[in-house]
Amino acid sequence: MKNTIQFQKMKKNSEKITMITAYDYPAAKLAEEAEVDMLLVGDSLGMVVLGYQSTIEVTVEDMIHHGKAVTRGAPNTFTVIDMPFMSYHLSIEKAMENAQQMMQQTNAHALKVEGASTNTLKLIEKLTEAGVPVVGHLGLTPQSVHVLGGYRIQGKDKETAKQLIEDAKKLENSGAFSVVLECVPDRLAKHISQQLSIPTIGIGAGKDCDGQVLVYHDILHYGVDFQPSFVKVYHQVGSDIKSAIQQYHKQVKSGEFPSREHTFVMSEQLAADLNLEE
Ligand SMILES: Nc1nc(=O)c2c([nH]1)NC[C@@H]1CN(c3ccc(C(=O)N[C@@H](CCC(=O)O)C(=O)O)cc3)CN21
Ligand SMILES: CC(C)C(=O)C(=O)O
Ligand SMILES: [Mg+2]
Repeated sequence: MKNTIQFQKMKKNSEKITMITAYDYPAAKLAEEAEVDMLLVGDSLGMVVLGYQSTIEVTVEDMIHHGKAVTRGAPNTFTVIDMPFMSYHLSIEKAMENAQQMMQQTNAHALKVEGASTNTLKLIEKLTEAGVPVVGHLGLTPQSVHVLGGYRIQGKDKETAKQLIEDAKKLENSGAFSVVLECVPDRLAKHISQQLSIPTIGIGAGKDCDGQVLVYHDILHYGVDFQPSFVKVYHQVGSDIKSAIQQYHKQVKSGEFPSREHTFVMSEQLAADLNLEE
């Protein structure tokens, strides 16, 4: 399994870091077999697998439930888990307790938090000091969707771009071992990546980040309602799944399924002993 020091080395050696989200056992297993560098149990799970309207509905319990399944499926892959909406904003004590629960119950290797507020920076310091690796997350931070006014590209003007550069440095200085940059212009992400010694992981942030992350169900077009423009679909599994289910449905209706090969056929002897009709 790779670790935080190796991720740092990968950046130094210009070796790209690959990350994909996973929310359950089979997805984690397949991602591990595909040899991705890092898994993310993203709070996007609320939207992608639980059908919530946004990530705001996601709870610590939801994250733990799915996090456990992921680490069971990928025991040998470095796994990051998102701290959900407001689970790290009530107080530093409550945040640390939630962090402890998420680490101890899921066996994840690192936590991810959104933003760079004073309190979040303090939390990152305390977690790092406690031996918990932390990933930051800047740009489009979905837990603040109602402040941002939608899922929009961030850092499009001078002020917000400068703020993003500053925030990224603050995250690094607070001890974060990596930063996710979501939905920011390519040149801004490139500049931040060059300024930081910790690796940046981009999503909709261009090719010059030190790594890339995408949502599992997005690259597979698996039951997703919308598709951000930065997503590349590598295989359309959604339509494959649908047609398989349609065939099953039709074959049951028509009597084609189950055929003899999918049936426990009774021996002639027992049928005779029981006087069963043909
Ligand atoms: N399936 C899925 N994939 C994701 O990447 C994702 C989620 N869900 N849920 C949580 C957040 C929300 N995310 C989103 C959602 C929408 C856009 C989007 O539609 N963006 C526009 C940009 C619009 C603009 O120009 O400002 C796009 O065209 O990509 C981006 C990120 C990323 N995360
Ligand atoms: C999109 C990634 C970065 C994320 O935070 C999530 O999946 O929740
Ligand atoms: Mg997230």
